[in-house]
Order: sequence, then C-alpha cells, then structure tokens
Amino acid sequence: MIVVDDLHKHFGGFHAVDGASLSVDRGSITGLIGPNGAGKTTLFNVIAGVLQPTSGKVYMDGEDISGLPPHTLFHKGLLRTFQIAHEFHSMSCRENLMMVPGGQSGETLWNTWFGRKRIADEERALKAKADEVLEFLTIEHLTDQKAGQISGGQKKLLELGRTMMVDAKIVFLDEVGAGVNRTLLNTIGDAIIRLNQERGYTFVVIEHDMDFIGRLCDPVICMAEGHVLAQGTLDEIKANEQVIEAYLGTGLKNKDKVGA
Ligand SMILES: Nc1ncnc2c1ncn2[C@@H]1O[C@H](COP(=O)(O)OP(=O)(O)OP(=O)(O)O)[C@@H](O)[C@H]1O
Repeated sequence: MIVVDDLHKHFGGFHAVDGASLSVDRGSITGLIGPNGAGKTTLFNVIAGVLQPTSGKVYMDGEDISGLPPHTLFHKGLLRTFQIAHEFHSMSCRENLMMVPGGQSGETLWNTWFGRKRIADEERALKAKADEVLEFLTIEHLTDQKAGQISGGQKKLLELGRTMMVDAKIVFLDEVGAGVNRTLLNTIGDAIIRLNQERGYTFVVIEHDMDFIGRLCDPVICMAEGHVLAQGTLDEIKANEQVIEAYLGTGLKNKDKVGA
C-alpha cells in the first residue's frame, strides 16, 4: 500500500533519514521502532507531507505521493495524528471532532447565506458522527468536557478519534503510548485493533513500549541512523544482532527496551 524508496531527509549536513526503504502492507498494523534519534518521526513527517524529502520517493497504491502537502494526502485517506492544538483546548471533545475538515458546506459566505438548511443538516450529521466516534472509543462520558481538561491518554484517544471523522485508509501514529497509563494504553490498543479489523484501517505505529508493539504489530520495522535495519516479527527483531547493537550503541538507557 505504501512503498518508501531510498528516502533521504537532510537538515543541513545532518542526515536524519538516510536512504530508508520499506513497504507497508494494506491491512497491517506495522510497528516502527528504533533508538532515540533513529529518524522515525522525521520519516513519518516526510511520508505525511509535513516535511519535503531531500530525495527519494513515497508511493501510495502505486501513485507517487512524494512531497504532496498534508491536506492533499488527507483527502487520499493518509493521515498522521497530531497533538490537539492549544487553541482547541477550550472546545469540547465533541466539538474537536466536529472541527475535522470533511468538506462541510458551512465554510463559504455563499453557503452561509443561501444554504442554511443544508448546513443545519450537515451539522446534525457531523454531531451524530462525532457521538458515534466517542462511543466507539468508550469516551462518551467526555463528550461535553473541554479537551484541555481531559488526561493525556484520553487526548490520545481523541486524536485517534479525529481520524475516524473522515474515511482514513492509513493512519500514522507517533508514540500513542507516551505518558499514558496502562489501562488507557490498553483502551487505545483495543481501538486500533478494532479500527483495523472492523473498518480496514492500515496503521503504522511508532512506539517505544515493546509490550504495546508486541500486542499490536506485525511486522515490526527497526530503524537506526536514518535507515531500516531489519523487518520481521517482534521476536525476530529482538533476536537480530544488528538491532541489539543499535540499541546498545545508543547508551544503557535504551538497553532494556529491546530483548528484555
Ligand atoms: N528540524 C530539524 N532540524 C535539525 N535536526 C533535526 C530536525 N528534526 C529532527 N532532527 C534530528 O534528526 C534526528 C532524528 O530525529 P527523529 O525525531 O526523527 O528521531 P526519532 O527516531 O523519532 O527519535 P525519538 O524516538 O527520540 O523520537 C535527531 O538527531 C534529531 O535531532
């Protein structure tokens, strides 16, 4: 579904992504792991159009999507989750979901004057959709809570919920588990599995928590120093000499994260 071919992203003389090649199969939940500074987030940002590649190609279903801006990729069903912006903190969870651009008619002056009924109908449908998403994620009790007042883990669920307001095909999740307690992490994992199985979403997940990766992801791709070191099941990755060396090489603080 996604093919990345010899991708490079340089910041001045620094090669954050340095010849990465990989593919993501439709219907998979692919894990992306690697020591700090391996280039995972930069790779995500290039694929999702947030950063322009220095060189190399990204294909989606055979179409060259290299360097396309995020809103174009969004309409093709390729989404990267983002932290909820500070400006959205004073809005309720439902309103945050309703703000996801989905071709609403209310945006032009023409429609504001002449399409009031249509706007009202769309708003009703959007509200129903937002409520359905909140229920799916088991956070319906947060519907009217301000996004700034919910916990970090609940915010992650809401970010995931934003991808459900449109017809996403492939979703890139960057460290959904960071700072999230185990119970909520399980809820997030359940939602990802259900979206994958019931709605056909393909996921690529960056995560340092190996239990989470082990539960969700097959295959797992390990990056180091800007390129792909290995791909396989988590057990294969954990047993890979190069992978172990890459983690050890970054210092003892990462030693426990693979092969534990
Ligand atoms: N805008 C930038 N300008 C300069 N260097 C950058 C920029 N963005 C990232 N880098 C550098 O590129 C390298 C790769 O960073 P990146 O965030 O992609 O790694 P990562 O694998 O996601 O790491 P982590 O697991 O710690 O999040 C790092 O050394 C980082 O400092």
